[in-house]
Amino acid sequence: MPPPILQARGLGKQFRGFRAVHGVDLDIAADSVHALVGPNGAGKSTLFNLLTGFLRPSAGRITLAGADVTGLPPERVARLGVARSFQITTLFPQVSAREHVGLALQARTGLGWRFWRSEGRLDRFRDRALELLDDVGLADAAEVPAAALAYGRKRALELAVALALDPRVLLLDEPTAGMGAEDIDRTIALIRRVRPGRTVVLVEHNMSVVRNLADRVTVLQRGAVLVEGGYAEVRADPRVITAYLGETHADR
Ligand SMILES: Nc1ncnc2c1ncn2[C@@H]1O[C@H](COP(=O)(O)OP(=O)(O)OP(=O)(O)O)[C@@H](O)[C@H]1O
Repeated sequence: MPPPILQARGLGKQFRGFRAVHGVDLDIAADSVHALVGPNGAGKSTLFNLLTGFLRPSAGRITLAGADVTGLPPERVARLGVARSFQITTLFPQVSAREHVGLALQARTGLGWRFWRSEGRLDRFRDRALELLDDVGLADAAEVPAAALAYGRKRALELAVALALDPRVLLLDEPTAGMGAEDIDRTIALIRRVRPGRTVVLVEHNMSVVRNLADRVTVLQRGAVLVEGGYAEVRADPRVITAYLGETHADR
């Protein structure tokens, strides 16, 4: 077995004494698709934020390809090849879909995310940006400002931006949320297509997406790992069934 590309040991995060994530050991194998699932409030987003440097852990260690990255700021983690989809649309609401992708392509060249005086520069990335938008089903929305895109199309734009960064490890936070069946299928196909030579970690509520994509599934509950395994194994585990039923009852 090759060493995991991304590894967590004893990872924890407390918010004013509340243990949002605790004692998490995680091994993300290189070139795999690894899903993080669990009921609402299980700690999936917090774990994502820890893995990408957006939150500093209260305990534990994170290594990337064997190197300790614990506590590094997000831009350093990103430069080491870890990219995540994030709510870009809240950052640049008036910037078009094409410019968003162009900016990400530019960021990869080391020019950063500067977008003042950048129109000329962004032209260099025009063709590649349009290709990526076509990949995620946004060919017709290239010039539309991000704020004007419907929710599911914003998620598609986030995916195009993350792909433009061409990361070794791609973390996707609910990539299909708010999408219709056709766009979900397109997103599954796209993730399959981009995965060779890449590791994908996704938080996903849609179990059919998880079944279609994930080599490995980690189920979180109340901030800790409940079960880990292949999809079928995890799905049939009584502890997982109870965890989800518990949530359903609590929702009523
Ligand atoms: N910044 C914060 N301050 C205080 N508590 C927080 C903070 N962020 C998350 N939490 C709490 O930590 C717990 C885990 O939250 P998290 O968002 O990581 O769960 P999740 O599994 O991503 O949930 P969901 O599926 O609903 O997005 C929740 O109880 C949440 O209220």
